[in-house]
Amino acid sequence: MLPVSEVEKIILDLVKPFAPEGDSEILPLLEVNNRILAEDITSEWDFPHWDNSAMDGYALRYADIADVIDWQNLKLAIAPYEITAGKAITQLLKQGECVRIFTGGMLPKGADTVIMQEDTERIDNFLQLKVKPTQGEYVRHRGEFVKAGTTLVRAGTKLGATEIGALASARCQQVKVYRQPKIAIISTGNELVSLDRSQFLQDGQIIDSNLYALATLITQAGAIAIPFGIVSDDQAELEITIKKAIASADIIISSGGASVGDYDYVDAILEKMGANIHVCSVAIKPGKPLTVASLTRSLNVNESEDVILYFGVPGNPVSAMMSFWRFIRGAIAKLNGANSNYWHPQFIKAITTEDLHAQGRRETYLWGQLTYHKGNPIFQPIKNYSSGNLISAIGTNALAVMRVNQTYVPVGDEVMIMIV
Ligand SMILES: Nc1nc2c(c(=O)[nH]1)N[C@H]1C(S)=C(S)[C@@H](COP(=O)(O)OP(=O)(O)OC[C@H]3O[C@@H](n4cnc5c(N)ncnc54)[C@H](O)[C@@H]3O)O[C@H]1N2
Ligand code: MOO
Ligand SMILES: [Mg+2]
Repeated sequence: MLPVSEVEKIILDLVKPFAPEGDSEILPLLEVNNRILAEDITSEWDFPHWDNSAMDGYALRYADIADVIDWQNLKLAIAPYEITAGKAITQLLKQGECVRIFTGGMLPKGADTVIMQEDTERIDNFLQLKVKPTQGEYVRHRGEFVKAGTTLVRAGTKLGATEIGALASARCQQVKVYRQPKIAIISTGNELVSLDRSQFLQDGQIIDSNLYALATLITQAGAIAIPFGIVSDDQAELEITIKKAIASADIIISSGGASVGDYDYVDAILEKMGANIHVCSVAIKPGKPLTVASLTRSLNVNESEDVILYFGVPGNPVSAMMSFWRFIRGAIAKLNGANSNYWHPQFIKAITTEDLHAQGRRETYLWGQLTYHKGNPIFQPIKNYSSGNLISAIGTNALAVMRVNQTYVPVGDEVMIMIV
């Protein structure tokens, strides 16, 4: 049993990220949500494009008021034009003058400061100030957000609403993103049947729920899940299915058959197939029987070889999800070209609402819900843990982490939480 941190490192070291050339595609902006950018995007323009107002108010020349002691009684002449957003401005703001301006309006030459209208009083065509502005106030200066020629979004960034909006503002119609990794799912076990209702559920049979849970996690991780069906506990059948999966997938996940039972064949088959087995079990609860192996796929064209990562996760449904949350999600992120911010789970500290217990032999993850009370993170664990009980994990959004040898955390104490 290897420690969790060591297994995470072994896995990440095995992952060779996609190449920006070859493993990428160019897609229109509305199709890149959740994808990883495969190129640096450089801004062609200064942002903002020109000095503009951040408020509805009046643009003025700070020099006109800078040294005026009796500024409250100063009357600035309001220019006979106004500046709405979108209007190109050629006028020069004259000395002693101010101009009506609206949020987003271009600052005229000569103006350097904006006062918001609530801080002014307009008397006919003159403006009196109720508050003395500071120089440059409420002006968004040209190039203040980003200068032309600098990087706007870096390769390796996961694209979401902010990034896609920013790319749109820079007039990017399409961008190069990494292709989505293809993840094969194999469900092993004589007891498994599909969702198909055409057959009666016989005694001893259970539905292959891992396929659905894993496929959902894979999709959430930005990859494509490819189901390779249910394989009975038969060595030859498993070998054939793994060979098929190698031909089309970047990563293979099988569930079940990862432990030490007489019909737990995964390790044996992988060895027979010449795989390198890097991990057989992890000091984690749930999720102890985890096989991590690498297989090779020959590329005949140039005789180079692709390495396919194989994860044999436990059959117990919560254990299978645990392996994904703790190890596989990060591996997919690295493979997919995402920067290292995405390779590890996110942890925060929270106060537990119940006593937490663990045996202390393995790093133990207790599932439950993270909420906030008056802005403080609170962790509410479930009552009884069984890695076979997926129902108990409904609503889970976080897991409390009990380190090896940590057996008790009392209610009200702080505990490390992994967000899922
Ligand atoms: N003597 C030992 N026995 C076990 C050990 C051990 O160290 N020594 N480890 C236990 C732990 S921990 C786990 S976790 C399980 C993992 O077992 P396997 O990976 O070999 O999985 P199976 O035996 O095939 O199945 C376990 C359990 O999960 C159900 N299952 C399997 N596949 C699915 C699926 N696709 N959808 C839903 N449920 C599934 C299966 O019916 C079993 O109930 O081993 C312990 N044993
Ligand atoms: O590790 Mo198993 O996953 O405890 O149930
Ligand atoms: Mg077993």
